[in-house]
Amino acid sequence: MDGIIDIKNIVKSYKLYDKPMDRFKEAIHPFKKNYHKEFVALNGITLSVEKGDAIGILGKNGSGKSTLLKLITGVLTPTSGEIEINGKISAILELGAGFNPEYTGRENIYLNGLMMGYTREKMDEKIGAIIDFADIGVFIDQAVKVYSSGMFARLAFAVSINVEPDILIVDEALAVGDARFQTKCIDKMKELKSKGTTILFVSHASEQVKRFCNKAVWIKNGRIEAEGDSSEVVDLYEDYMRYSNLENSDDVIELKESAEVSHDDFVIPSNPDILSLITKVNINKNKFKTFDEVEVEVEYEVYEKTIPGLLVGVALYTPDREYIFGPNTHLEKVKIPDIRGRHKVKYVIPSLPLLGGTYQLDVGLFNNEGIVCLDYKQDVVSFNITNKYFSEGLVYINHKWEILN
Ligand SMILES: Nc1ncnc2c1ncn2[C@@H]1O[C@H](COP(=O)(O)OP(=O)(O)OP(=O)(O)O)[C@@H](O)[C@H]1O
Repeated sequence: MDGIIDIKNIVKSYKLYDKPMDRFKEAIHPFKKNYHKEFVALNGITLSVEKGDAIGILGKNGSGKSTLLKLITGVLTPTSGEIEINGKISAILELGAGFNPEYTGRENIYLNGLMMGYTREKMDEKIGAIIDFADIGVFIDQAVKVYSSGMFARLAFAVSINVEPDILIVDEALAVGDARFQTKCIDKMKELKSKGTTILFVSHASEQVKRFCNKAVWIKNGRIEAEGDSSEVVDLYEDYMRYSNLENSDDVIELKESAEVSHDDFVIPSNPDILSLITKVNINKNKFKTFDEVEVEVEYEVYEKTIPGLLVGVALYTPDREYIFGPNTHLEKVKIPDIRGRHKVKYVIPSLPLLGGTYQLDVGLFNNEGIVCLDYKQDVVSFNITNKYFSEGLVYINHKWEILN
């Protein structure tokens, strides 16, 4: 183990009691009868954090993010597994945690400093900067029990980031601040990052994670679902969230690499209204990077002697059915085979300009310049794009910058 934080296979389970009395009954039972159910909040997390990393922790409500951070800070102990920390931690876990409600803001600053191992003299040196940063005016000498959540956040941030921690842990605290305070905190966090402080950062604003963190970990149902470059993990996570919102369930649309609707033999359908069918669609892979080559093979069958003006169209959509691009062979004056038999055409995007996300392709067979639809397959294949963070938006548009002054 050589990271600043090394976590090996930790499991954290909570005991759930139906009634408060059950906890007591269990404690005093002479034969140690169980009155609880186990709930596994974290189930085998292994993670190594290097010094200087800024790691975003992503996950739905209840996925286990706070539990993980509390284990790292030592507020909780794991049910099993090992955690090794090689540095001084400063954490903003829950607003108000670590503050004594009866003490004033100023007294709490000293209290926190002492808990971090600083002497009173050292805190005398730091307190001016902390009070300036918190910027809560006369409230600094009021008991913190009268603070608003915004004031708590200001004080907690001010203390945590001004005590030179090796590891700074921020659990959603930024969300309560206004834009100006958030900017100030991010600036300060950037400064700490540039000095080598390791930062663990939970935020529901995944764009914040993308921009601020170099790495990210996505926790799903107590396990690591994805980890790595922050931008790539955020793309995967956002896609998942988009789908789970769309479907209102935990089902994620499966990425489809190929769709086959064919039979081995060429058989003319008994229904004379069927003139032509799409029988197979294949995409070369289903995970891409921006500017990769995409190849889609479309196999189709023609049951008429000939279908004049037959065309194939391929349409690209976002998961919420935003239409991005839909070329067809007729518009591009490509003559495709239109006589009875089985045929195959290939659609190639030499350099895919989309930035990140999951996309779907529809394939259609038409005639009469696209007016009559002979067969249409919606969402016939899907693919996913993830990248290191290099731009924002949906597509990469060629551009340049010029300095004019
Ligand atoms: N003390 C506890 N006793 C029992 N269950 C708990 C306890 N603390 C947390 N849990 C459960 O463990 C799971 C993980 O909780 P945790 O707070 O770590 O999630 P989270 O990802 O931080 O969620 P959020 O985004 O809502 O803060 C949840 O289902 C929660 O109900």
